[in-house]
Amino acid sequence: MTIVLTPYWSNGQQKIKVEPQAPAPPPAGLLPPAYIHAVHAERSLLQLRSKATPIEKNIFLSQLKDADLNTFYKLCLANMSEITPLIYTPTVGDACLQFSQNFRRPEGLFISIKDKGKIGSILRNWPRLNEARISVVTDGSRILGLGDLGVNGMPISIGKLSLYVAGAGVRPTSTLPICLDLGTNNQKFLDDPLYLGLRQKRVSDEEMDEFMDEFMAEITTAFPKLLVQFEDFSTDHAFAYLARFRDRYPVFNDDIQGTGAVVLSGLINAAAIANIPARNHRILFFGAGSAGVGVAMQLISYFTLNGLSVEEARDRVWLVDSKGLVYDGRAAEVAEHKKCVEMLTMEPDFSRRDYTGAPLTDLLEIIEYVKPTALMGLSTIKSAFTEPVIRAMAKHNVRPIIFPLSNPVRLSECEFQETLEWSEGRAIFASGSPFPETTFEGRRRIPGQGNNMYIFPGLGLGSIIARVTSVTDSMVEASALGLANSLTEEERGLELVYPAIHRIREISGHVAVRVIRAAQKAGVDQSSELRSLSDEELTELVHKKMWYPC
Ligand SMILES: O=C([O-])CC(=O)C(=O)O
Ligand SMILES: [Mg+2]
Repeated sequence: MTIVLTPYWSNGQQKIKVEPQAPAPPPAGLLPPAYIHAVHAERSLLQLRSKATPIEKNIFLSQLKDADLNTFYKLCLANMSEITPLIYTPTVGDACLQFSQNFRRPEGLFISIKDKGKIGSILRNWPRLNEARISVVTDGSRILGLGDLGVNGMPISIGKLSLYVAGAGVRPTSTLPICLDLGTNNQKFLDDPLYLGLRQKRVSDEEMDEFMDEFMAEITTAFPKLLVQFEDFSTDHAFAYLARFRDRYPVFNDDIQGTGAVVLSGLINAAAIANIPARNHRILFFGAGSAGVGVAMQLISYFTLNGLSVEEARDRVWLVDSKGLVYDGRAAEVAEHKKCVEMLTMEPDFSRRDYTGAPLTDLLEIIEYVKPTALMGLSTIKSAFTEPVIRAMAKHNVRPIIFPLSNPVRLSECEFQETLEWSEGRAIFASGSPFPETTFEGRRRIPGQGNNMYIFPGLGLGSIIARVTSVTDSMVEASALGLANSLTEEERGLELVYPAIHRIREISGHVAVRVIRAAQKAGVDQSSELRSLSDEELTELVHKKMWYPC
């Protein structure tokens, strides 16, 4: 049995014993005579499949990762499409909801508001101080579409980092999951005796700003080679902290930028299937939180690079928030998205100037008015794309683009099978969480998964290898274009908008190369020796750097 990274804790102190990467076999007699390590992954797979529910499988895999890291990642690499939904979306949502019941052992750092003033010393308790390269940091305030989960958000950081390893070959010892505990407004958790976080409401914005300033200054000092990925902060904080730190530190926000890039990539490929150039689409966003606004910004930026003026690009986008269509006539109240846009001091604002009537609140009515070619769901409102909504999309378009992107799967705006039925099989579909493929009228139909998991591993890997000082918009855009053009001919033939997940390493490598090139162009790279490499040489180097389980 291979045992690596087994932490032991004594007297409540942060003391960890870390075994070397390729551990020596145990002394003779401790393993049965016919034990063969190479076969053990198959045994583990059978054990995994014997578990009845996704959450039991998630717990089994989490324990396997702890007991036998190499076998865990071997299983992941060999069975990406089966295992990704168990260690990541959608099952990670349940792992978060149940974190305080299911907690078994430490796997990352918890830093609470009570640590303010000494955050640096807590960070330095991480045992692999010199090795950490990528940290996924959440404050648990908006986990997937599940709301404020406080410290129960930790599994999202752990799950994303498992994908960095499985999907991009980042070394397991280079990953650092962090959950910040700034309180929670989830009363159910505050009342739960097992809840593992501070029993207090979330702190004020002012206090949080001070905490975040200290946290970012300390983490980049303690780990000078670290890239920080912000994850699942509530919308206002997601935008505020991206704006506050992006020019000072190597940091990106996965929900704004990762989701923006993955949807841009999907739209480019969907537009090719629909045979309408991407910049000519009319895109309706249902949901104006960090993801909705992030995607809208990413698309506008892309359209402007493709010949449209900012005004023209803005004209392609309609936003719907909780109060309906966002338009100038609603100026009396500040539209939800506007706060986000202002925080990034980003033009344009998406408020429509051309609509002057009464507020439009009904989605069907809005579709009849806008006649969108693409409908994006980022609302976390389950089943918001009803049969009449999908039928209206199918009435106005030969190939309607319908992307219900909310996570986890039970919050999806619509399901794959029903979308095919209501659109007579014409919909081009991608969802945030996975749906199984199906056969519709005798034809194999494979849904896309428009999830940022196609972006962040490659964006992060490229950023780490290039040792960037910041993550620029051009790097994010390069990741989207890299993903978009990674489809094979066969995948295009099957009308896929995203590549098959089992090719994730190849795709992440490709994305990483594009990201490194963009970083070089922007002058934010510090690995200047990579500049003179040809694309082939750089691709080879990126793949050589990838970690593989032994
Ligand atoms: O985690 C995922 O599957 C995608 C994501 O970032 C989110 O929904 O917040
Ligand atoms: Mg997220």
